[in-house]
Amino acid sequence: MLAMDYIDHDSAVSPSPIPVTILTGFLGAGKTTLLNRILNGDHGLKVAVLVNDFGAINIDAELVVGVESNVISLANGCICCTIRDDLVETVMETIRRPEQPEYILLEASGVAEPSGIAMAFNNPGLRDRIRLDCILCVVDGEQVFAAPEMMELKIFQMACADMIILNKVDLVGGDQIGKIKKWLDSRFHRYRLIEASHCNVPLEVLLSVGRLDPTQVGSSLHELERHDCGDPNCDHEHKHDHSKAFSTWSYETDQPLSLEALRQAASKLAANIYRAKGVIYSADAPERRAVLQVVGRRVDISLGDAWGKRRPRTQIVAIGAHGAIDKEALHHKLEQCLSTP
Ligand SMILES: Nc1nc2c(ncn2[C@@H]2O[C@H](COP(=O)(O)OP(=O)(O)OP(=O)(O)O)[C@@H](O)[C@H]2O)c(=O)[nH]1
Repeated sequence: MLAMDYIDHDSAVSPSPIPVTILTGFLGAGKTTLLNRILNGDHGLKVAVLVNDFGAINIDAELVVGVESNVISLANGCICCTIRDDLVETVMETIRRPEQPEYILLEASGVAEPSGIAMAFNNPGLRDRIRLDCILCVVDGEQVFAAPEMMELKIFQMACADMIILNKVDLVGGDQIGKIKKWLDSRFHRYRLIEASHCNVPLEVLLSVGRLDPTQVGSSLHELERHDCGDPNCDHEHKHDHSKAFSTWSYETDQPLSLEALRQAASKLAANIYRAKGVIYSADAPERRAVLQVVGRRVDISLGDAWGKRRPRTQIVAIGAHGAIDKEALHHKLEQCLSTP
């Protein structure tokens, strides 16, 4: 599913290729946080935003704030593999619009490989119309070494990046930051890194960072691809179908939930559920949207804006290792969070 939002700024049709920035990074690293920071920043650009979520419900589209929403839905899937053609088509539609954007921001799902996305932009119909400006990879300073079975994907995301944003430094000490930098030094010959909390990075640093050639992304991965990633089904060009590597599960209800019961349930999720997030209709504050965020073992529930004209409704997605989500057990767990009058 892709979502598109526009910031209302003066429109000016530009004949030059439109710069595209790709936000990548593993599940829960802080991509939507960064997206919101850019969107609400003072840059005066007319920005089109494409959001790809991996689950059946696009929670990220719900969590993009402060801009008028104009949502375009695409098939549920991962833009670097299963719905790459849909991505190309959506970008084409976007740049053909009379209100042409001056900048395109693409938030990839946390399981996507940016090289696959960059290759999509090498499409003959797009090559002259857009310019891949930079790939920003958000890394969760607290969770980077968690889920070691996902390390290959995390490394690929970092390897493609023009800049790494080492995020959530507020949650870790200097020792962990030093350990991460040492680990990066041992893997990458050259990389640009900026430390941040809540992706608080100056806009001038984020926009127009570089000027990437999509064809170069593949070659920058050449060294990495020579290493065996350990996946027996891997063709070593990393053209996985991510729907075969990850499972998603979603839950929806119109009945209000108890936030405390939800917090308890979320804190006991199985270790192979890497990420869960959702908007919650709660009995505690029925007039406002609550937002559930689970990254690894960290659970956060916060109250958001009023439902307004939207129908109060809980929508939750979870993403985990392929075949490892016990869907019935999860459903049962959440049903137990329903508030009883
Ligand atoms: N403490 C702390 N929390 C953060 C920071 N950055 C983001 N978060 C929180 O981490 C959670 C996940 O952030 P998101 O921005 O949704 O992460 P994401 O990468 O978009 O997640 P997916 O799209 O699901 O892959 C949210 O609860 C954020 O508020 C940070 O620097 N410090």
